[in-house]
Amino acid sequence: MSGPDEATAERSLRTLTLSDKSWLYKGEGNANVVLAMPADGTVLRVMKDGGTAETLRLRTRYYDAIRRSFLDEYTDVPVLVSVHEEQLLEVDRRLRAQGCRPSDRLYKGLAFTVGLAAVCPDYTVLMQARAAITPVYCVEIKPKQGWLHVTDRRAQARCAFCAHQYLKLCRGEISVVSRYCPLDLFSGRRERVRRAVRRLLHTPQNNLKMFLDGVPLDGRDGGFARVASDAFGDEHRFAEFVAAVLLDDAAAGTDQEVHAAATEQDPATSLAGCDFEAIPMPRDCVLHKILTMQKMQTTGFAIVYSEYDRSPKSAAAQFGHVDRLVRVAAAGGQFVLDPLDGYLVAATAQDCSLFVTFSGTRMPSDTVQQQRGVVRFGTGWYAVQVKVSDLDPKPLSTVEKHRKRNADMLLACEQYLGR
Ligand SMILES: O=P(O)(O)O[C@@H]1[C@@H](OP(=O)(O)O)[C@H](OP(=O)(O)O)[C@H](O)[C@H](OP(=O)(O)O)[C@H]1OP(=O)(O)O
Ligand SMILES: Nc1ncnc2c1ncn2[C@@H]1O[C@H](COP(=O)(O)OP(=O)(O)OP(=O)(O)O)[C@@H](O)[C@H]1O
Repeated sequence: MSGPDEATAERSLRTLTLSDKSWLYKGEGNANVVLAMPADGTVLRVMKDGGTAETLRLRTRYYDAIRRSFLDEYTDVPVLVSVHEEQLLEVDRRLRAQGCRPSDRLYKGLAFTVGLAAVCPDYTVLMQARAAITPVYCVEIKPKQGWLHVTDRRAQARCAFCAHQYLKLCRGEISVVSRYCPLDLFSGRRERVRRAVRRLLHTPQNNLKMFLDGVPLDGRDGGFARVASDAFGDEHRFAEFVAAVLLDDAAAGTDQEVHAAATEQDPATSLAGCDFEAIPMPRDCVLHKILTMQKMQTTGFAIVYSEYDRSPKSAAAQFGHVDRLVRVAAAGGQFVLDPLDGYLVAATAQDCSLFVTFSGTRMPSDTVQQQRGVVRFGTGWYAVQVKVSDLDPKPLSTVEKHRKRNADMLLACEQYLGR
């Protein structure tokens, strides 16, 4: 619902004139195309076909509630700007002419008639750019679902991501199964987090991207292990560094740990399925915050689906959870959502991206050393930034989509694994 305050705010929106700026294609997903505006250190997130002004207003309210309730300084609420239709039409035309968009995404164009877009900081560069004394590397991870509700575990030995790999294989969407498992990334165990990062480097699919000084690198041919070596000497050190940052682990990077990481063997994937064991993570680390949001799902899928079955499915009901979340978030404190709302909030956290951006920096003075954002690793000092993006609300219809996807995943697992 857009109220009078929103309408007033929208009349006073800043108008962004893209023809005055130098912009570059940064990337895209299913719902948005993202342009970098390097001179401002920001990106412009433009909706694709199907997006409406109401979608963007909803997203902004939701984003704000998610930030307050779960992610704090790990994310920034995008700022709406007005962009003239002809300018977006011109961007669409130039992107197609440049041939930079992936061919399998071209069937959707920009929603140019909406005349609105969202500006956010460019997370692939350091916001405190003066700290950088070496090139700035960024690794973007789409971690996916890091746990499974205990009642859903009975149905399968694999987590949602690993089971989904077999469905993607069946459908020809991937040619090899990734050895990455989100349960490793969210396990709280440093060696499993390192392993998850290394496996992502080798089979990135759409779960890992890398950037150098804000420019996307190409990992289609052989993954990003070579880039990781360029950034950190070797991929093991790189994985140890990223794991330490994700776990907010100040004790990492000692000679002993770096040596342990460098000599560690990658065990074969277990045929028995995923490793569901996990230990608690530090409360302030980004992985703990994302997992807390994923755990807003408080029941197994069968209960979520039966609630869905009984609920109204009108257009107005699709995003009803957004304003309900906004209300509880405004009240502050801890809260539990009903099974459907909790599931939809969790679905957002299962589809977000996290960015670890870093560069070498000078040894800080004593006072600066206390600040977050500068870490010691091995013999070097690094300026580091961790951010989370793509926190859009999911419509109620996601439940039906997931019911179908889960059933197809089980069939695909049976076909490939015989169970
Ligand atoms: O269902 P999943 O797990 O495949 O996730 C979808 C993502 O696929 P992935 O498996 O990560 O390649 C999918 O990503 P891609 O388009 O494959 O890059 C979208 O993020 C989709 O969200 P939405 O429909 O645009 O809101 C995601 O759908 P939702 O589950 O978030 O609705
Ligand atoms: N704030 C940001 N800073 C830098 N790059 C960004 C930012 N936001 C998005 N990107 C880049 O643009 C890509 C697409 O953005 P985004 O994930 O928001 O699209 P989407 O259509 O919502 O994706 P999905 O298919 O997961 O729903 C990201 O993978 C990332 O590489």
